[in-house]
Amino acid sequence: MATHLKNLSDFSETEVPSAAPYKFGIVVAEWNAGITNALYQGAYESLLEHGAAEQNIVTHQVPGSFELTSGADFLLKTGKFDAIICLGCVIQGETRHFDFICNAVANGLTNVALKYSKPVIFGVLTTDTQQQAVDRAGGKHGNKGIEGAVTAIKMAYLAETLKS
Ligand SMILES: Nc1c(NC[C@H](O)[C@H](O)[C@H](O)CO)[nH]c(=O)[nH]c1=O
Ligand SMILES: CC(=O)[C@@H](O)COP(=O)(O)O
Repeated sequence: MATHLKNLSDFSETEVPSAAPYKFGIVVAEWNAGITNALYQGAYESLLEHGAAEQNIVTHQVPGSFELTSGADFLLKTGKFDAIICLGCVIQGETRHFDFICNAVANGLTNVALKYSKPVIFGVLTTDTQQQAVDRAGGKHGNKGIEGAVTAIKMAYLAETLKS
């Protein structure tokens, strides 16, 4: 369903497991910081609301969305995390740079997730305009940071149930 037809933050609370057992890494891109900070607040607060302990949420910033892949890899290499949430905002400019970043990040995060067999959540807005990003970072279409946190919890729970 297209985002404009669905609030990103709509989900059934009864279907979200407790986040209490898990340790989360959050990697946040500094580019478009007004947007990414709003995504981060949504993700952080949602993890706490679902039972995560503050000491089990570790946050690091990277310069841009392209570096989210390296940030996720650095955190997972420690072996200390059950899921990584990557937050960024890529807004179309005048050139094809947008396309290269978006494709690199999507493919890079997928590869890191498979490399470590750990959930790596793609919480990256890829928009044509600033307004579209605002609408998805706590605006009329919800907050993709909340979506990322809920996804991380669900995937950490799935991984745990399949491991045992
Ligand atoms: N234009 C945006 C960027 N560009 C920077 C890249 O992500 C990267 O940091 C640079 O190419 C050096 O490797 N990053 C965003 O997150 N959002 C943008 O709109
Ligand atoms: C997505 C980008 O890197 C972009 O904001 C850079 O702008 P431009 O394509 O005009 O150089």
